[in-house]
Amino acid sequence: MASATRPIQRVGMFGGAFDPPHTAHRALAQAALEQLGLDVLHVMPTGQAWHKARTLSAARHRIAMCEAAFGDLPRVRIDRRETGRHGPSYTADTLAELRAEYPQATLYLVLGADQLLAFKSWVRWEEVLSLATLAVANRPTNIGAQALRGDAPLTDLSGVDLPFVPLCMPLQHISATALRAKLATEPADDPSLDLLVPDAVASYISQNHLYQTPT
Ligand SMILES: Nc1ncnc2c1ncn2[C@@H]1O[C@H](COP(=O)(O)OP(=O)(O)OP(=O)(O)O)[C@@H](O)[C@H]1O
Ligand SMILES: O=C(O)c1ccc[n+]([C@@H]2O[C@H](COP(=O)([O-])O)[C@@H](O)[C@H]2O)c1
Repeated sequence: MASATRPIQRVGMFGGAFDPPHTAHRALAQAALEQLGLDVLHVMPTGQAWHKARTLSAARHRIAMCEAAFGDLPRVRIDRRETGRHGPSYTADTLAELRAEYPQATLYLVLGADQLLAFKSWVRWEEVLSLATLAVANRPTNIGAQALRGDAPLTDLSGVDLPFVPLCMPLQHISATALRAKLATEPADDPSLDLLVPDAVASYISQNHLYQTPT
């Protein structure tokens, strides 16, 4: 007798530049899968990040590094749609597509605290809120180049007047910006990077000679 397949009820989207993906991204994906009870998590490398000043590394590298960073996690799909879309990547567009694909599911948008603080600068943020529940992990206040210092407190989310569900994970003193700066002076297989970048991502960076100049 054929067994009945449970319908997909809980769908997550986790977007990012992932330039490169690091261990905090992986911890956040795992926290979302477990704590939200997701049936599927779409990991979504950004196509054109209108809100970032720098040009991102080629999409093919960021997709390959996402496969390396998240590919072994159950129920994760590396979703290329934003990298194949013309023009800027707007989360509102992507969530509208996911809503059409999963008309009955609850959608969750997974993000870190820095992006929650910036949320009202997003294009059509009210539409984003109507499409998905925000699921937010805390992040230390020293993001960007300072992130590896490891002595910063939690981001204060007490004044945020947006609905969100918190995700619990240990504070992760990591940013891709700080990693790129480190990789410009140290090889990707340097032991000091062990806890910061998944091994398979470090190998990919080495083999493809990425991040050898500061960006
Ligand atoms: N250390 C961290 N703790 C919690 N969330 C994080 C952390 N690093 C990144 N995130 C979240 O992951 C998502 C994707 O982040 P992104 O790819 O921009 O990484 P980043 O480290 O912030 O990169 P960059 O330094 O290049 O801006 C965002 O929602 C961001 O808030
Ligand atoms: O849609 C927007 O206007 C928008 C503005 C800022 C960020 N985002 C999305 O938020 C996710 C995390 O952004 P970032 O900058 O931390 O990589 C990623 O999927 C971005 O496309 C989306």
